[in-house]
Amino acid sequence: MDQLKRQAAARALEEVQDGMQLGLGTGSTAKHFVELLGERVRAGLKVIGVPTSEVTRADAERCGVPLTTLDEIDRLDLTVDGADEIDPALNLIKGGGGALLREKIVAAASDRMIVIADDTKWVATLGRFPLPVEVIPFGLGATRRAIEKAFASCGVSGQMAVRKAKDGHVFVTDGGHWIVDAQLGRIEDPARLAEALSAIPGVVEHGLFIGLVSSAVLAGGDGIRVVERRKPKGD
Ligand SMILES: O=C[C@H](O)[C@H](O)[C@H](O)COP(=O)(O)O
Repeated sequence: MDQLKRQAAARALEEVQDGMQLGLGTGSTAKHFVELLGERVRAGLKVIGVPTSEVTRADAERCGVPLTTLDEIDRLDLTVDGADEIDPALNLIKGGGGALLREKIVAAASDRMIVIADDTKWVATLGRFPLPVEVIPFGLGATRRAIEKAFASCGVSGQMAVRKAKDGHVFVTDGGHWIVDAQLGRIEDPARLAEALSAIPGVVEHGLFIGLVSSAVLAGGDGIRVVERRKPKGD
């Protein structure tokens, strides 16, 4: 599986050109991309990256990839990131690693986003992977009830749990927030659900990435498949 992730990362690296400003994703697949990018940088490629998490920042620094922030620059040419699920419209569930907020800010600031994955991430309908919803700890009870209502209004329901870290304590995101994971099974209308969740005051962000991806690079036993989004981003 790790080999497939690296193959997808290597294919995405072919899209990187000298002088590009890049969004650097988070997770085990994106980590391969950062490592391979580092090899190219050490061989003379000139790029600059914006990391989507503190973990990716550390990886990029270790690999020698020069970094900047979205305060220093306005736009990114390309973001390369992994995903937990990808549907045929190239909508995603992300946030299994807890980096969804910075990932979405970076993706939204990018002219193009390539999602890289092994082909087990490809699904007909999003929702089997628990949907991460990043929340403010204050008033969590009220926020949870509002989330349940939003789910009901979109015809979905399922158990919710505050994410725990490996040490058993509540998982805290890079932004200092908590994550509620919702086991929804099937999300028939992810765009509608995304809108409903975004309207809740205690929700900082959610893991549904709608209309942000330009193309998906999927690595499987039969090789690499590149799926382009039908309409270019922004149209
Ligand atoms: O928060 C984490 C990110 O959204 C990851 O991109 C996602 O969880 C996929 O990670 P991996 O490549 O490790 O499966």
